[in-house]
Amino acid sequence: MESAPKRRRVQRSPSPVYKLDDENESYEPYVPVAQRRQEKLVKLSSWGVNADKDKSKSQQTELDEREDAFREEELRREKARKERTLLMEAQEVHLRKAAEDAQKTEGEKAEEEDAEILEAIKSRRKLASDLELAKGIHYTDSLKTSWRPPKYIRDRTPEQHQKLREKFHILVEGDDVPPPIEHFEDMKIPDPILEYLRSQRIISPTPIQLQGIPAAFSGRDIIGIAFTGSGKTLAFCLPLIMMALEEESKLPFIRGEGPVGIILCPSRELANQTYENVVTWCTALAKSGKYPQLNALLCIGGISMNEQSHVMNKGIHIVVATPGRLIDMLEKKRFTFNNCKYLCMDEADRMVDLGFEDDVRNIMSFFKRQRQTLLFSATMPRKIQDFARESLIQPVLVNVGRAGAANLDVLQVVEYVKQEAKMVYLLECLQKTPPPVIIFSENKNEVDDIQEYLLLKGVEAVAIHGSKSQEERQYAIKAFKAGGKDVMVASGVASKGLDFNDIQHVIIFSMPKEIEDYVHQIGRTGRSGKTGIATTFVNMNTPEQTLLDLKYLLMEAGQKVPPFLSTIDDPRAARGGALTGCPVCGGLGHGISNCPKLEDTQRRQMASHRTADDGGGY
Ligand SMILES: Nc1ncnc2c1ncn2[C@@H]1O[C@H](COP(=O)(O)OP(=O)(O)OP(=O)(O)O)[C@@H](O)[C@H]1O
Repeated sequence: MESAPKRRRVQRSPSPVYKLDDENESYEPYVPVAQRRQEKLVKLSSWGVNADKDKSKSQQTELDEREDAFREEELRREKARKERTLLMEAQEVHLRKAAEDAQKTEGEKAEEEDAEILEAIKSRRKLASDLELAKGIHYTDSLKTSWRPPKYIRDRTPEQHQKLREKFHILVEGDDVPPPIEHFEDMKIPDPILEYLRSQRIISPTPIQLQGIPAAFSGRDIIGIAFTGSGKTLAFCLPLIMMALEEESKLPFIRGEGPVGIILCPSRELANQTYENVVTWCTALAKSGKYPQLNALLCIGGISMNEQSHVMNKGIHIVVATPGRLIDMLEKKRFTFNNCKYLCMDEADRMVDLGFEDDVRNIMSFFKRQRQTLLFSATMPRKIQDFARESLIQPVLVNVGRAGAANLDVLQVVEYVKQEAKMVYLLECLQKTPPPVIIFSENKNEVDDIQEYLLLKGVEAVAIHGSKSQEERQYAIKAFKAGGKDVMVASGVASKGLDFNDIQHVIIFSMPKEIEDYVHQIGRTGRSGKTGIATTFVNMNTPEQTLLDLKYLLMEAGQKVPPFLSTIDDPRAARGGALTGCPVCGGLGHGISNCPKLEDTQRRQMASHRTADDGGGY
């Protein structure tokens, strides 16, 4: 607090004007009373204001302090209240969940657990190029094309379209799904191709074609699922041929230009077969004289690209490839994707399974513009569907039958054959039908052993598996396709998706662990509307889970279930709930928690991590 100023005594003198000396230093001039009073008042009042100010300041500080203390107390109480509510809430949630769980069936609980595992193993990265992801490029509209369905089809109501889909058991998902078209002629396919198809007894589109082709012609991204041998190849090749034809007609391609689109396959054999189809259809077009020649390039490992220099020296319209060789060619800039706008993956689920996911991303990063992306397969577990759907633009899902279901034109016979009796029984089995017959085994050594045994017994047999050279594989396929050999012994991987003429009988010597492989293997017969037989050997070495998958698959296809399979109990059956396919492999006999494919994948991943940790690798 400020101290009050000391009062000075005022000395008065009679005379107002004298010369000042030392004695008179304390002299103060006379100030009239009124003026003094006035000054005093002013002083007093100013002292008073300061005093008040000091007082109010101290009061304010006191108030502030009290308010702070109050606020602190409030905050403390609020925090305590919140903590209590959170705790109570957690307890309530826990109690509620326990009550709900008590009401849930075992099946529902298992379903929830499966969903949790599925979420945990979901691929975290979209199937898009790193460049697109890094730049945040996200297309919202599908690719525009000039193709339109004929007016009379456009004039149909959505109910009429739906009725047609129902007639052919086609399920679709997606916005504004283009209409299904029942006749090739209405799809505006060039006449020379139609004539060629007719010459091959391909008269009307199969279900996947009658919905898939209009959707692809409209520029839509597609997930196409249909059983083995149902004509998926034509469904994804024809749209690319039409696209290339349009581009070539606008401005002919010269050396260094193209491709317009690519078809990716998981194996060289499948790529080769698809390439041959594309070349045949393009040749039919050019031979008519009404359309230009479209050039296709086969880009697979194990062959010399120099052999195709005649194609490389022209513009390339279509590339059919396996991922490794394609990346190599792109990195070496043998061609670019600057004008590429169509990417189709055949056996798309296998591509991802076989560990091509990063390769596919790498390939996508070479695209410089928006593309139309199509994924096709006979088996497409939910995990892959979800993963793919995230990466496509306004996709249309076309599904003919359950994804992973067996082809109904195949008569499936499952026999219990002891391990040591298999070879002898095989000979007996071969008598069931005339050739050609395919025998599958999961093991390369076994493939060789079977071929050797058959050759010894005088059966004309060829063999293919991953350890054979490309020439050996190509020779075997050619000889078998041409009818020069009666039997082909094959490992699963080397023969997936291959389309051989009129296979009468498929014998599965060793049952694959994954039911999807079984579906693909029996699917080598019963193609394009013909019927065929598949005989499968099982015994005590076959895992029970696989047998259960097999049992449900037979039941789903309305096939005879042998007694040794029907007696296998499904632990989930007692829990109730619908039996949906395992989201990882599509098997009906197990959930995700005991999926053999997931176990295999995890084991492979762990092994590769270990190799990486060891500093190893290739
Ligand atoms: N509309 C059709 N009518 C009759 N046959 C057809 C039709 N479309 C294709 N095909 C024939 O059906 C056979 C199987 O076709 P494709 O190889 O395309 O089957 P897929 O569905 O790809 O089978 P997978 O899943 O086993 O690879 C081929 O020989 C093909 O020529």
